[in-house]
Amino acid sequence: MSVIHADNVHKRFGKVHVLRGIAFRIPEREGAILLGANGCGKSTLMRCMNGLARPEQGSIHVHGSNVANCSQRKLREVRRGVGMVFQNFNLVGNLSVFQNVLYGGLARHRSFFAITAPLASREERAYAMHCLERVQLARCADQRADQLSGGQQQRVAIARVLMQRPSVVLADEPVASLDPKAAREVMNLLWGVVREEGMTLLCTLHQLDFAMEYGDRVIGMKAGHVQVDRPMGQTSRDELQSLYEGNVRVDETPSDAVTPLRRAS
Ligand SMILES: Nc1ncnc2c1ncn2[C@@H]1O[C@H](COP(=O)(O)OP(=O)(O)OP(=O)(O)O)[C@@H](O)[C@H]1O
Repeated sequence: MSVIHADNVHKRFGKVHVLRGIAFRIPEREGAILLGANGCGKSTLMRCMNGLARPEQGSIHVHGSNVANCSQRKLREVRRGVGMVFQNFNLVGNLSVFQNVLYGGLARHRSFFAITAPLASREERAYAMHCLERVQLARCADQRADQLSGGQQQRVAIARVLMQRPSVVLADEPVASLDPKAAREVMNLLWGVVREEGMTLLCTLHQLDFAMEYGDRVIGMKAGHVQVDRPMGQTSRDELQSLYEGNVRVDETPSDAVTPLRRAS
């Protein structure tokens, strides 16, 4: 069953036609990598998938709900099941690591107080500590989040996703601002958590080595089109490298300049 299904998605910003008929499916529990050069439309696609931007045309079904045109109420419900990991971690820097993890439970509660450290239930607090132990940062629970290294902050962000208990995770360049050692630690942790919890993952990356090592599937974008969509084992480094060559940016490439998708069976 496809947990994520995008079909003929178009998005424009003014005269720039950013998403040009994007279509793909990601089955349950698959870890897919979204590749493509700067300016090809990856972040816009991720934003459309989380309902932060709305496409003018097409559909994006997440667990059967079309986030491209559903109500705000429905969108909130869908988002409860979608965890986000960002390049810049998106932690609240002046709050404790523990509080940041507790915030992951926000979607499950109507009241903000229910996930505020002094007021949260014993169960929520215990589960937040369990999530921190899972990313090996329980010892940092009381530290301010902005006192941690970048790699540690991303591990806190993964603990926050665990706290949320989503079935889908969207990770937008989760290791882009990390050094190679921290990047590998975060990749191992993210993939480990996703596999163990049976989550479905779509992760944008710029590192081909990581993509080929970790991904089950690759979705490769070029100038607003899906150009490659196949199991990682059926692609080659040359094919992935070609995503970064020639007309890649949507703001420099007419809509008809790139031939979309050589689709795998
Ligand atoms: N809110 C916006 N308003 C206007 N133009 C936008 C907006 N968001 C994105 N764009 C434009 O859409 C194009 C694609 O941007 P996007 O961020 O989706 O690319 P990307 O593939 O994620 O690039 P990068 O890897 O550099 O993050 C760019 O030309 C960008 O300027």
